[in-house]
Amino acid sequence: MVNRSPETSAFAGRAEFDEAVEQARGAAQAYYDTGDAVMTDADYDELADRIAASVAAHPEWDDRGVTTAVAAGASAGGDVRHPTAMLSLDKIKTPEEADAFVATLGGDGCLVEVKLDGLAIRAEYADGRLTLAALRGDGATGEDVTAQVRRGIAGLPSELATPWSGEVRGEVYMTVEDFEAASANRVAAGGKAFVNSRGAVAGAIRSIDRAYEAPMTFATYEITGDGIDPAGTHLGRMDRAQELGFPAACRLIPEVAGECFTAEQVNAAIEVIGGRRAALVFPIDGAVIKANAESTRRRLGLASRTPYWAVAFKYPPDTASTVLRDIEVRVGRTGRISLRAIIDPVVVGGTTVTRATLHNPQWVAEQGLALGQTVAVWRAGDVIPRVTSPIGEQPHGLTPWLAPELCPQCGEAWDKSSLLWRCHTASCAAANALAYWCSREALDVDGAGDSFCDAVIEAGLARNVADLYALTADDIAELPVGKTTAGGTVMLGRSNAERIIAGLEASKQQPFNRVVTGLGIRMTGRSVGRWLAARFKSMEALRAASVEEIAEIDKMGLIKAQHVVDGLIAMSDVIDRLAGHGLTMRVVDDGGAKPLAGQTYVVSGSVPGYTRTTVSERIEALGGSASSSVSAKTTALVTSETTTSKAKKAAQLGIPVIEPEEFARMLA
Ligand SMILES: NC(=O)c1ccc[n+]([C@@H]2O[C@H](COP(=O)([O-])OP(=O)(O)OC[C@H]3O[C@@H](n4cnc5c(N)ncnc54)[C@H](O)[C@@H]3O)[C@@H](O)[C@H]2O)c1
Ligand SMILES: [Zn+2]
Repeated sequence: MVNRSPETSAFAGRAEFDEAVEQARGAAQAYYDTGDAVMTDADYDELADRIAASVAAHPEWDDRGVTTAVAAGASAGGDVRHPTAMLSLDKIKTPEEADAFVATLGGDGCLVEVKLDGLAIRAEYADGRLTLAALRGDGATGEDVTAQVRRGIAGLPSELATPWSGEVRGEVYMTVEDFEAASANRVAAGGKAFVNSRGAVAGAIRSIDRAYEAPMTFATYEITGDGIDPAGTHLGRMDRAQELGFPAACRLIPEVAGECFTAEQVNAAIEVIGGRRAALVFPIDGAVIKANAESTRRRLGLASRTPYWAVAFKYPPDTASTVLRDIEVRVGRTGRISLRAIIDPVVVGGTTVTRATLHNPQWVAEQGLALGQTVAVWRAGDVIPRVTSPIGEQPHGLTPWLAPELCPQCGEAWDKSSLLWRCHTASCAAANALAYWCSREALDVDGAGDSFCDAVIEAGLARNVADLYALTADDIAELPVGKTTAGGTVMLGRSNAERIIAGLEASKQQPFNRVVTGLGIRMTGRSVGRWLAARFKSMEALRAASVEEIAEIDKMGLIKAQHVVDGLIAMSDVIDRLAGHGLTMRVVDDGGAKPLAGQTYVVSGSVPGYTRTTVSERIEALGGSASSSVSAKTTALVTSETTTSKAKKAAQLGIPVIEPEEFARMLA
């Protein structure tokens, strides 16, 4: 890691310089090729500055393009040659440097735009159809990403409304929403969560046969072609771009969309963008100051790596690197797990930070975070600091951190059905109990997600699951269920409200075992719910059962049985009211045939058309039993695996194995 020094100092010796060049090229390769962070941008910029200072002092030293080429160190650009080079931008950090840049314009007008943090792309259109899209690459040639762009990028359509021919250049990036969706989709497809939005764009736009949807957005900053005056102004060209349907980067923040003529105006615009930065829904890493008139641009000209007519103002870094020392696990008000990183003190976003949040246990595991590892900490505006990624390779000998299997507050196992694990015991939280009741494994109430359950408790509209059934759409339509990035309130809305009320109504048809499961009694889950329903057949009989009678159920035992009895007593009022609302309180025998009577199946993995719960329910409805472990009593194991311990045990015991597809046909 680079040591911070107050001034940019040249390297003393050639060996040290060569090593720095190697380090910078290696970091750039990771940054451009895969979007990985080997160091923070601020550390990279400082290293590059020191390399530049060294070359200035020793012109004979070779920096292998670090200060003179676009993306030096990254893999070869690709096979699309750009008609004119796609350049980088010189960086400035202070108002004085902005003054100096404005002075070079000699009174000509300029614009201050957001510097979007994504990937530079150019796209060619012929008669309104996208014919080619390519990344910046090394500036001269770039990678062909036409097919990936055709999968859909907001603002960069495959087909325009008019038969225009020409070329647009700009940035492809992910909004906060794009990023969260892309990351979740990638995890759902069995991949890793993305670390940051620029890395996500790099990963998504380059992968040729991506198995997950990755929404992306485009904004332009250059356009040439039909009806575009190459000798005109930037603002004039952007007007035309917008008419064609391409959003213009210079208009993303309307307050700064006008032309500036003085250094005061430019610095004021830089401040406006800086102030809005934390609340923007798109990622930026600076502001670009650029000449408006083509005549000014031609007069100032281009250097090999950057134009002279534009510069990038970099805001003070909102990301710093530090060492992760510990991770604290807590349970929030709603029963959700929350992770807090204890880090070595580091200055970020203007304050010293010693604690930061972490996404969730799965993310920590995916990133392989270990105590003692260097991590990036991000802090913007008043947002709580957050650990956003590991930095560099994990030092040798560290063991990745794993979240505890049990809730530290009550000792129960987590409900891991969503990314933010929950503790669903009544003692841990009421909102939790509602969310568990509404979850897919229990009553499966359509539309009633975590944010709804939290909000309904917060608003005092419900204290327990029975209260849900007294709600009307009017009661809940205006519930605040979230915040916009700008701090506004998101309401549930009429159609969502109606969907939830309908979902609650439909849940009255769910079988009795789901009701038992949904009560969320300690140490019970979907299996116990099914066992109790199968054994006692009605809530009346279940409530009358003794601890010993319940304990007789195979695998229940006295401790679980005691929890069941205690739980039913504690919830007796809620249960009575649920019965009053019409929830199913007894096993309804459909009178159908029982072809699986006397048979026991172990299902491992997924059966097409069923969840783990519904497949067990179906087996039982046909008279069979569903078990989780293979024994001599097992009729057959349902799996497509051959190497799992269950498969091996079945082979040893000579128990037949059925393919999931075939089993689905048997159940139908
Ligand atoms: N962390 C690392 O290891 C690492 C490694 C290499 C580079 N970097 C970072 O990358 C930077 C250098 O990258 P670069 O040379 O690709 O330049 P850059 O990305 O900083 O700036 C040039 C780019 O800005 C983009 N841009 C966004 N909005 C724009 C607008 N409104 N108008 C014009 N252009 C706009 C364009 O795509 C253009 O290619 C460094 O400052 C450093 O922070 C980091
Ligand atoms: Zn708990």
